[in-house]
Formats: sequence, C-alpha cells, structure tokens
Amino acid sequence: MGKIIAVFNQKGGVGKTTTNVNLSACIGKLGKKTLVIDLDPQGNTTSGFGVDKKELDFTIYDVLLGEKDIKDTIIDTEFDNISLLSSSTELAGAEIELTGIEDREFILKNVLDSVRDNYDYIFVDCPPSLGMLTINSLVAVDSVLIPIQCEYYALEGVSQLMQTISLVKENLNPNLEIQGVVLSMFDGRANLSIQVVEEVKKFFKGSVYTTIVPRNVRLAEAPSHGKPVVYYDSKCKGSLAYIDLAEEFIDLEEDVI
Ligand SMILES: Nc1ncnc2c1ncn2[C@@H]1O[C@H](COP(=O)(O)OP(=O)(O)OP(=O)(O)O)[C@@H](O)[C@H]1O
Ligand SMILES: [Mg+2]
Repeated sequence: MGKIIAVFNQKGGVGKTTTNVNLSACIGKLGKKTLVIDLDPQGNTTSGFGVDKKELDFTIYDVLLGEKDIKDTIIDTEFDNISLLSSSTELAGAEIELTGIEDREFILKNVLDSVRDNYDYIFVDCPPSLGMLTINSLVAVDSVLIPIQCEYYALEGVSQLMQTISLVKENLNPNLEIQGVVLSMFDGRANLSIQVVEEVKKFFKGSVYTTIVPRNVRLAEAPSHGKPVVYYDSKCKGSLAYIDLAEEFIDLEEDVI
C-alpha cells in the first residue's frame, strides 16, 4: 500500500512546489512508482512536469466533483515512474463548490483510497492556504512534509501550521504524522540562513532532514523548461540536493518498515 504525503506549509513561496516536483522526480528515478497530485489551482506542479493545463480535458477538479474517475484522469509523464493528476484554474472554485457536499473533508481521501495500492508513494502539492482543498489533503494523507525557507520570518506561521495539523489529527485523521521538515533556499554565505537552520532544528527536534536544499538558479529555471531539475541539469547543486533528499527520505522510510 502506497504512502501518501502532503507537501504543506500555508506560507506562500517557501519551496513546496519545487520540493514536490523535484523530490518526487528523484524518488521516481530511484525506481519507486510515484503519483504526484497537484492540488493547487496555480498549477505549478503540473507545468513543472511539462504538462500544458490548457490541453487537458480532465483534471483533479473533475475528480473531486465526482464527474470523472481518478484512474481515467491520471496521466503518465515522460519522467521515470511519475504519474500526474493535474490541476486546473477551475480548482479555485472547488474551495466553494465542495463546501455544499456531505463529508466534504473526505472527498480526496475516498478518491485516493482507490488508487493507493498502485503506487509506492503519492505526493500532494498543497496551495498556500488553509481552505477546503488543504483540509482535504491533510485528511487524505499519512504524513506531512514541511518545506521551510531559510529566510527571515522562517518560523512565522509555523505554530499555526502545527495547530492545524493537531486539529486535523484530533478531529479528522488520527494517524496524521510529520514526515519531515525540509530546509530550502539555503545560502551558505548568509549568517541568517545558518541561524534559521539552528532555530528550525531546535523547534522541530529530530524531524529535520540532514539534507538542506541550497538556493540554486537551476531549480528556478527548470520549470520553464517543463522538467524536474534532474532532467534539466543533473549535476547542478539543486539536483544533487534533491537526489540526496530522495535517498534520505527512502532510507528513513525503509528503516521504519
Ligand atoms: N532552492 C531554490 N533555489 C532557487 N529558487 C528556488 C528554490 N526553491 C524555490 N525557488 C523559487 O522560489 C519560488 C517559490 O518556490 P515554490 O513555487 O516552490 O514555492 P511554493 O511554496 O510552492 O509557493 P506557493 O505558496 O505560491 O505555492 C519559485 O520561483 C521557485 O522557482
Ligand atoms: Mg506551490
């Protein structure tokens, strides 16, 4: 049975999508069958895998509204072991449309339960908000992977994030765990980055990955080529970091089992 992981931090621009696309691509390259779900109306994960939203007949929007079977909506990508459930801008409307539906918090969970056996890992890219889409993702997943940007105010909003996770755990998904915390956009020349690493490690104790993702321009460029960074420049620092992170992620998982 595949493990389902939400990449989540309600703070915007912290590296959720970059981590979702690149970590999953590296995990796929390591031979694990991976489904990536783009639950953000911005659709950056979808375009990050080179899929043109305008050319899609059906997306996760149709699946959540019960109009299309998930299995007919997942598409194969050109990247090793990566399947994708794409987003569309219509998904922004789903925040409101879902509120009228019974058991609305469980829609994604019910849908994913029917495909989780087909994958080793399923990653869900969340929007930077605490709306119905994010709640659906926190209910559907086994764990949360939290990217934190090595910048001033990095820990701002983290207590709200932890409170949201606790609330979902108490009321909707008792098995929800923290998968790990990924420090991103690290600048080794900046004292501030080094300080943030220390603060985040103090706050999250043993949950922070040893691998730290550096600020690397290749990571920012790769999406405009429609490729995860390992397929764009396999030797750049960004690629090496996400390859290390994927290995660390899998080692920790396989130790647990
Ligand atoms: N390690 C990095 N080095 C350089 N640029 C990065 C890195 N990580 C992310 N970026 C860039 O920073 C911006 C924000 O990153 P990203 O889109 O991954 O954040 P996000 O948390 O998904 O944002 P949102 O909350 O809007 O969904 C993007 O332009 C991305 O290319
Ligand atoms: Mg994003």
